[in-house]
Amino acid sequence: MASDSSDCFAGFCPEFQSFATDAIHVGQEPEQWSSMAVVPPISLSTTFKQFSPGKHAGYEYSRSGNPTRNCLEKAVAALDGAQYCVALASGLAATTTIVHMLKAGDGIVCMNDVYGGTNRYFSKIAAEIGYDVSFADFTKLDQLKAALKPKTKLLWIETPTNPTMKVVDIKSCSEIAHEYNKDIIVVVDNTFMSAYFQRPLALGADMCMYSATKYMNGHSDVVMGLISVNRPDLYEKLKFLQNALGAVPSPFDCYLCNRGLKTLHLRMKQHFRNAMAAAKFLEADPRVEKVIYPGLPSHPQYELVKRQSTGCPGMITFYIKGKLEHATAFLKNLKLFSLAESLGGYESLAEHPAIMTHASVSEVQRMELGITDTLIRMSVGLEDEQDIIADLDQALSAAHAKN
Ligand SMILES: Cc1ncc(COP(=O)(O)O)c(C=O)c1O
Ligand SMILES: N[C@@H](CC[Se]C[C@H](N)C(=O)O)C(=O)O
Repeated sequence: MASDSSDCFAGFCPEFQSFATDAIHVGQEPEQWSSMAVVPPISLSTTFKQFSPGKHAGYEYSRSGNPTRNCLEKAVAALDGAQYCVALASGLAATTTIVHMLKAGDGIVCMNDVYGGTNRYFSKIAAEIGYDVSFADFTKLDQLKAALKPKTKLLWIETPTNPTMKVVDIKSCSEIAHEYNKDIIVVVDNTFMSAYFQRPLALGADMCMYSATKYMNGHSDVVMGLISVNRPDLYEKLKFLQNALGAVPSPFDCYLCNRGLKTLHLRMKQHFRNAMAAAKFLEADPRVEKVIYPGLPSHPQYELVKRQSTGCPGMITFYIKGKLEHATAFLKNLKLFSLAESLGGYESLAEHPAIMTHASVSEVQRMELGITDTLIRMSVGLEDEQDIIADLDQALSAAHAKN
């Protein structure tokens, strides 16, 4: 029988006003098309006819601007409470586009626990080409203060973090950075929360970015990145780089992501309910060492997450009792959950961060962060709650069968 997860929203910030209406209507106006199409068409043309040289109807070349991409960017901007959005070819393309705003020698301070590919880009590429990259634990504001330097130009926050689900105080970090130097660009990777649960720009950040590959698209069939901003100067730079670097998404992917946004609010609510039920089940289970889920009162930043978010996503991390063989047996025995990288789709996924998504993080750093052999990360999907819990239960039994 389904547990009562109806109160999981109690104590969180209220839902953003008109979120669903904006997701469904902003940027989608039928009047923008001569056909009056209610659903934005997939505009595949790479080029657009001009009235006279340099005079055109708003589009010239599809890398520079595309009608389907434009619909998506407008909708995302509205959902982030932003003026502007740019869509890129992947989350990492969004990251590299942002870093191209800096000059060689500029400083980047990054939260120490971030997605493995972000860590890999900052430590193995950005640092190699001349940026001064450092990592700090932003859950300890003193560590953030100590990490700032006169050359710091970019602060990279991810919250909740991938995979250990640490929650960073966006408002305090933005204030500290901007008081130190108002020119520091504060970026929040909002991939885990999605626009439905968190608005970093309203909390003082300068940029809100996503791997839209995850919840924003929500159907595990698009790789994409998004960046929302309010400052016109930042938008102009990003728009320039979107065209000049050229890491743009295809019109078909823009169409799919735009469609995914229409149900973001419904999906996120159900992800929260299902994850809460799964987290409570795991926390009460003697075969589990520890559960890290920001929606549980046991999470170290539970009060903070309620203060800065409207809810929690389907991401749960837990330590299984035992050793690597127990974690492996659990993952191999899951039936409803697929053993796979990625997250945020309608289907439940589970993975082993140390071997899979965070293999590119050095072993020393992994140990410091708690990314051990028994750490398991789950993206709880939208299946029926009792089936999700039954699958976890049988996989835990299989993992501990010999003991
Ligand atoms: C939190 C987070 N940020 C950024 C990325 C990079 O996104 P993408 O795979 O779309 O390049 C990922 C996953 O890949 C992620 O989990
Ligand atoms: N093998 C990939 C890792 C992809 Se991880 C995808 C996603 N961000 C997640 O956390 O699951 C690589 O880039 O090396």
